[in-house]
Amino acid sequence: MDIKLEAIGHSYDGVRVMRDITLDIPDGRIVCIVGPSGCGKSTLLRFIGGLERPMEGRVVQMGEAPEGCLNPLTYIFQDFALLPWRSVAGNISLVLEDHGIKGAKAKAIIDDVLARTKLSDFAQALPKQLSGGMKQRVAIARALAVNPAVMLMDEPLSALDSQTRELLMDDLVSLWSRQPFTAVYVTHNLNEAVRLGHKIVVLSRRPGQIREVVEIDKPLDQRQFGDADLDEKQKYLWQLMREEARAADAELLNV
Ligand SMILES: Nc1ncnc2c1ncn2[C@@H]1O[C@H](COP(=O)(O)OP(=O)(O)OP(=O)(O)O)[C@@H](O)[C@H]1O
Repeated sequence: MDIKLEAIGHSYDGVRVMRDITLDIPDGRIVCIVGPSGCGKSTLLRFIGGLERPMEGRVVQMGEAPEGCLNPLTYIFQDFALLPWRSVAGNISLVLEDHGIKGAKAKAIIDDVLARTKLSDFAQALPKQLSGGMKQRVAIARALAVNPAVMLMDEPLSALDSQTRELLMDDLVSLWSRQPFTAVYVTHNLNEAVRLGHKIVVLSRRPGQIREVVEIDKPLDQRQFGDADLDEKQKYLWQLMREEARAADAELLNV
């Protein structure tokens, strides 16, 4: 399923926070959204997920959700949002129970997503027994269990230390390479954007507008830590963002 954003604009309490956002999110691609604090990244994700409606423009879903899709637009949050009293498998089964899927069918789905996220040996562990990186892998497995058309990822790695972040990026790349998924991935981290994004959307400071869309053709599984061409892209993105970030920072201090 493709998603199209058509001329999205929004204000909160008379303050314009977003203006004229038009964007294609193609099936099977990861679209990263970067931009300074307060430019509207999370708000845009809520519009795409249908949690909130924009005042102007519209979000259009084009085409069918994949077969077996239980929840077309599925979120993955920074804080994992796992139930502490449920095991890894129990956290995943919860989203299936919501759709009346139990027994052998649920087990087959849980086994599959645990294998895809390399968590098969931890099915019975409780969240408190897991590292931050593993908790986020559980959250990713839970999202995959509903076979979403689009994963909406709001700073999914930002609560993790830098080594764990590297490992999770590798995991996301191998997950995508084996079975491409569609994602909108909000991040402050330009390194994540150049490692994971097919398309990187740079928003300006508030009111958020698209400043530039940077495409990266290099296949995800050929993007390595420290690649010179990715470093160049990252520098370019930072040049685009620097002035915006500085101005946004000053604005927030003056509030
Ligand atoms: N429910 C709300 N009511 C009023 N203002 C809001 C609401 N949600 C967001 N805003 C404002 O809209 C603007 C965009 O917020 P948003 O959280 O989407 O930005 P962001 O780019 O995700 O920020 P950050 O990078 O700091 O997470 C901000 O000025 C924020 O204060």
